[in-house]
This record gives sequence, C-alpha cells and structure tokens, in this order.
Amino acid sequence: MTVEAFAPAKVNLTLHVTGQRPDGYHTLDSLVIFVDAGDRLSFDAAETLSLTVTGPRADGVPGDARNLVWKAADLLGPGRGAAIVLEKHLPAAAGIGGGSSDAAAALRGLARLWEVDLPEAAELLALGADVPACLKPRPLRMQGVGETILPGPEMPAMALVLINPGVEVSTPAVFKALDRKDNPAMPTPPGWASAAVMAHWLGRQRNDLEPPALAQAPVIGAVLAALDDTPGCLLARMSGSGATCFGIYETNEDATAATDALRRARPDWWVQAAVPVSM
Ligand SMILES: C[C@](O)(CO)[C@H](O)COP(=O)(O)OP(=O)(O)OC[C@H]1O[C@@H](n2ccc(N)nc2=O)[C@H](O)[C@@H]1O
Ligand SMILES: Nc1ncnc2c1ncn2[C@@H]1O[C@H](COP(=O)(O)OP(=O)(O)OP(=O)(O)O)[C@@H](O)[C@H]1O
Repeated sequence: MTVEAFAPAKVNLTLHVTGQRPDGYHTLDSLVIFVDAGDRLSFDAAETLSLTVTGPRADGVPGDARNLVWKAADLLGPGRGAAIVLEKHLPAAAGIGGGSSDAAAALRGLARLWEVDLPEAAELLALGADVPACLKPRPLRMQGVGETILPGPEMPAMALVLINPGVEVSTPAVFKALDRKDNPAMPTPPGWASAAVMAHWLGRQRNDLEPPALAQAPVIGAVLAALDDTPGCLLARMSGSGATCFGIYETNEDATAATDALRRARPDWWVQAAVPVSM
C-alpha cells in the first residue's frame, strides 16, 4: 500500500515578534494559513529507511539524514523502515516552511503507514519551530516559539500570488538582526466578511522580520513593489523570514492575471498563484 501526503506552503499573514527567551528563541504571534501550492510525498513499506528527492525544486535539497523528512521519520519510529519519495515544488529556505511542512507531512503519512500515534506539539519543536503549525494545516494563530497553536478565524474567499526571487535568506541571521525583540502582540483576528476587509486589517499588522530580511536581501523590496503594482492586489507582505512574499487578491482571476504578468516580466522569479487550503 502506498500512502501519499501533501505538504502545503505555509504563509505568515502576520508575524509579530513579541520577545526573546533566555535560550535565544523568539516568542511570536502570527496568523498562519496554508495554500494549495506545495510538495508531494509518498511512503511505501520497506525494511530500511530511504529517501528519494525528485521534482522541479529538488536541486540542493539533501536526500539523507539532513533532510527534515528523514529526521521526522527518526523521531516517529526510530529504526523503522520506509521508502519515501519527496517531490519538491517549493523553493527551499524561503520562509514558506518547505522543510517544516515536508516534516509534518512525513509524520502524517508515516503515522498511517506504521499505524502509530502522532507526537505532541512540544516534541515536534525539535524538528523546527514551524512543524507543530504544519501538522494540521488550516488557518491558525501561532504563539510561543511555535508550540502554541490556536484556531484561526474563518477566512474569506481570497487568492494569493507567491513570489520567491531565488535568494535564500538565513532564518537565524534575520532573527539576530532584529532591532527590537519586544514588539506589540497581534490583536485577536476578528474574522472578516471579504478579502478586502481582511487586507485592511492585516495592513495595520506587521511582519517584524521584514526590515531585517530586506536589509539582507534588498530584492525583497522589488518583489513587494512588483506585487503592489498588479491590478487587484489588496496587500503585499513577506512571509516568515523571507524572501518569499505574497500578494492577496479578491478573486482567482486577479491572482492568475497577476501571475501571468509577473512571470513574463520576471522569468527568473518563482511566481505561483494559490488559494488557502485546510486539511
Ligand atoms: C520565522 C518562522 O518561519 C515563522 O513561522 C519560524 O519561526 C521559523 O521556523 P523554522 O524555520 O522551522 O525555524 P527553526 O529551524 O526551528 O529555527 C531556525 C532558527 O531561527 C531562530 N528562531 C526560530 C524560531 C523562533 N521562534 N525564534 C527564533 O529565534 C533561531 O535562531 C533558530 O535557530
Ligand atoms: N525537506 C526539505 N526541503 C527543503 N529544505 C530542506 C529539507 N530538509 C532539510 N532542508 C534544509 O533546510 C534548509 C531550510 O529550508 P526550509 O525550506 O525548511 O526553509 P525555511 O526558510 O526555514 O522555512 P521557514 O522559515 O518558513 O520555516 C534548506 O537550506 C535545506 O538545506
């Protein structure tokens, strides 16, 4: 029996950095959604663990114990076997949780293959701060350093465009370069009647990692400007620690038209239209 799992991209609609713990990790308050762009994984029964990385974004992604998928398998079933194929579609080190979402999808898939229970959120932090959030992809509010997952509001109909300019941004370096660590938390997301009302609310919130990421990768400014310039773009913002940015649109038509235009203008950028998913 082949088990399959989808690893959707994570988008931080907001990302407020509210403090720093004595161990150096930062406390966050972030509204997170998942979208239908992502990686695909398959799992077959096998004596030993193996991982094959394929797909359009496989280049540079390790196919061994350095991969978060491998680490997830080791955490869930130490010493157990499975033949895993990871089809990469998401850019790596991009702020959209590629590795974390792959790890979470591996946990979901292998838990079915091996008929074992999923670990608790706190245990998953060892794999990455985004892994607890990625375990059950749906709109959520992430707090603590990533271990506290609260249900998010119901999202209005919307479409997104994701752009990655091909520059890898180091997450630790971006956190380190933050000017202030004790920024105000996010108000409770109220739920919204439309994408436009939501975008207006989001516009008054922040991604505190945007300024330090921009200093490290100035091209992020060009990406945000390019999104802002497309017809129907309600809000443009960076996700996670960058460099991927997203634009929010009312309709799929607007997002698809923006994607076509941006791909023509910047064939060197990864440009992807997407809609939110809950799994
Ligand atoms: C920026 C976010 O993507 C927001 O969703 C995440 O907080 C980062 O999640 P991630 O990439 O899974 O992060 P990890 O691999 O656990 O951590 C990478 C590095 O980022 C910094 N880090 C991460 C999460 C956090 N709450 N505080 C931090 O300071 C630490 O220096 C850590 O060594
Ligand atoms: N399954 C995987 N997919 C991509 N990269 C992986 C994976 N496993 C390990 N890595 C390594 O982890 C690094 C970070 O990649 P990842 O896609 O997790 O990005 P990220 O920017 O940390 O995501 P985010 O900040 O949103 O959590 C890469 O440089 C890569 O070498």
